[in-house]
Amino acid sequence: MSIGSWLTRVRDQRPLVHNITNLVVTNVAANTLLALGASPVMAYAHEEVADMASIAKSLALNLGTLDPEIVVAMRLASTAANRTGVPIVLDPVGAGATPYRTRAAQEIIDGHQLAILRGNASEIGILTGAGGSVVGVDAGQASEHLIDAMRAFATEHRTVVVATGPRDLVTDGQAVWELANGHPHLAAITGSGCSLTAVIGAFVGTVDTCDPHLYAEAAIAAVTCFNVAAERAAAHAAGPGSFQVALLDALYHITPEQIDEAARVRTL
Ligand SMILES: Nc1ncnc2c1ncn2[C@@H]1O[C@H](COP(=O)(O)OP(=O)(O)OP(=O)(O)O)[C@@H](O)[C@H]1O
Ligand SMILES: Cc1ncsc1CCO
Ligand SMILES: [Mg+2]
Repeated sequence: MSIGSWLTRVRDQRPLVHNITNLVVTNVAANTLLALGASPVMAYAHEEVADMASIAKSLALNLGTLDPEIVVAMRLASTAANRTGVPIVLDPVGAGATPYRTRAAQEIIDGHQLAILRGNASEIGILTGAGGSVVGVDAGQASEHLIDAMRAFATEHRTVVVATGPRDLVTDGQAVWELANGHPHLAAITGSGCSLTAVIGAFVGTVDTCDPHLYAEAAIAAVTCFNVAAERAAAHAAGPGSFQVALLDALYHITPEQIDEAARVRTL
């Protein structure tokens, strides 16, 4: 299946993505999913997260503004998602910056079956044991051992690992792909990674068998779709402000053919 045709699947199926995300990006993540053609819901109450995760097509977890209530909400939602076969995408925002965040990410990873772990290269370096540095929630220098560590982690946890940055890496434990689309403006606005995680949730929400290879394909398609849309948005944005708005418009208008034409994906 071509990368672009994954977008057609998303638009046809309009998957419901249950997001437990952070206070900074809630609105932009929801609008990003709508622009793409998916259906967002944000739900946090302990009383309903299990029910919501069970009726969703995917569960997207984001540790950006973590607190103890959210940690419990994520545990309840993840348990329900695993029980009902709903794929989970985890964005370990700021893992490595404080012990609390790192511990919270590790608890989710150890206690549940993830479909996809997506973070910037530093966060992924920390969680896969490759090392790296995290200051606040922004990426520092990526470790040179990152690829090996990602592959080993993906194999051990039967999951797909995505590390983003100027170049993106994706592995299912066997193959490793390098994705080279995107634009520096994405690093100049807050929440591009968080919105991308929600977008990955939409793509993975169209997969109804628990298959790491299909999850990897969905992740590659999601990152490429998002990053090609960003390239198109940047072409007529005056700066980060208008870029953010233009990105929503580009996600709304982009076609599968435009994605396939611009995609820069290679196997390492
Ligand atoms: N310099 C860059 N050039 C091109 N694309 C980039 C660049 N930096 C980041 N991206 C893209 O931006 C998106 C977000 O990646 P990034 O690694 O910045 O996530 P993040 O650090 O989790 O973001 P945030 O925490 O601000 O939400 C990805 O799609 C990535 O490919
Ligand atoms: C700035 C910021 N702080 C916590 S989450 C977040 C959004 C980007 O991850
Ligand atoms: Mg992030």
